[in-house]
Amino acid sequence: MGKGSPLRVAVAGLGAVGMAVVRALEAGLPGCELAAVSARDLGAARARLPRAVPVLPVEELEPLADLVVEAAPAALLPAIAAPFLSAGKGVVVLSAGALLRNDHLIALARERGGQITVPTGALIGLDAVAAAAEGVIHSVRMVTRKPVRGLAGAPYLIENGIEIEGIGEPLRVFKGTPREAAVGFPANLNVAVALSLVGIGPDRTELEIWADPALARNVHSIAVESDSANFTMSIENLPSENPKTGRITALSVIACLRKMGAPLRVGT
Ligand SMILES: NC(=O)C1=CN([C@@H]2O[C@H](COP(=O)(O)OP(=O)(O)OC[C@H]3O[C@@H](n4cnc5c(N)ncnc54)[C@H](OP(=O)(O)O)[C@@H]3O)[C@@H](O)[C@H]2O)C=CC1
Ligand SMILES: O=C([O-])CC(=O)C(=O)O
Repeated sequence: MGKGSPLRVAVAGLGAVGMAVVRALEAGLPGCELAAVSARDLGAARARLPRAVPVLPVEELEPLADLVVEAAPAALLPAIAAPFLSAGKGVVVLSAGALLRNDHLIALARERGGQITVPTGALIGLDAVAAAAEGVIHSVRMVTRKPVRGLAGAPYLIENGIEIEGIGEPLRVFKGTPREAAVGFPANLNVAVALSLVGIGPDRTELEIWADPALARNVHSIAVESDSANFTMSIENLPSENPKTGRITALSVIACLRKMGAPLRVGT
């Protein structure tokens, strides 16, 4: 981004996250401008936009933008990210779980001078985990509790015949690693993958997932032990119009974009 020239931002996916980011860009984010968007139904997307922004298939966004915000189903990550990374540009990735099965994107970014940014998203405290990771982290444990409708339909539940629809009390539905959860819960546990990528990796981070019929919020609790600090963190996310996605997720992306062109950046 040159001095005085705004960062041209494309938004791929106009769901709970993408549409909120579009609204913020249109309302005015210093240093950024909305350049193009993508959606599954291009015609319907045009009708939802506040002005005539170019609406294109994901593969055609790159020439119009300096950076793309990926806010689409996880399977689309490579199609959205590869053109931008090949051109040495930036990608803000929400579907963090999909990064684990698309290592080539990180190699592409390295090779071409592009950059993948995973915002804190629906989580908390990734700055502290990043700092601790500069020393030695002994363990990272995360427990996620979600209302039933925040987990319904996850492939892991279907494949293992785990019934959560009518449960009357909290049920632990998964114990394992973020790498396993990224496959079994592709639309529900991006946060655990983001935590693992900044900390001790997707195979050493310990994760439990609970379905809790009494909850109205997605609750993530994290405990980190390291040679610099031990800390615990917890966040209770109000769901957005997509029950799987916390409202704070889009706000995290907006804060991330705001920081990119800011003269003062606070927090790592
Ligand atoms: N990292 C984090 O902390 C978090 C990450 N996430 C992840 O972020 C991503 C976005 O979440 P969210 O906004 O809630 O998801 P939504 O399901 O609300 O929105 C996804 C959007 O992608 C669109 N889409 C589908 N197919 C295509 C296509 N071929 N081309 C372009 N767009 C398409 C959908 O269109 P249509 O509506 O027409 O189907 C929809 O608008 C998800 O992968 C989610 O798992 C979510 C929460 C937290
Ligand atoms: O992890 C995710 O993708 C979403 C999530 O838990 C939340 O929004 O709280």
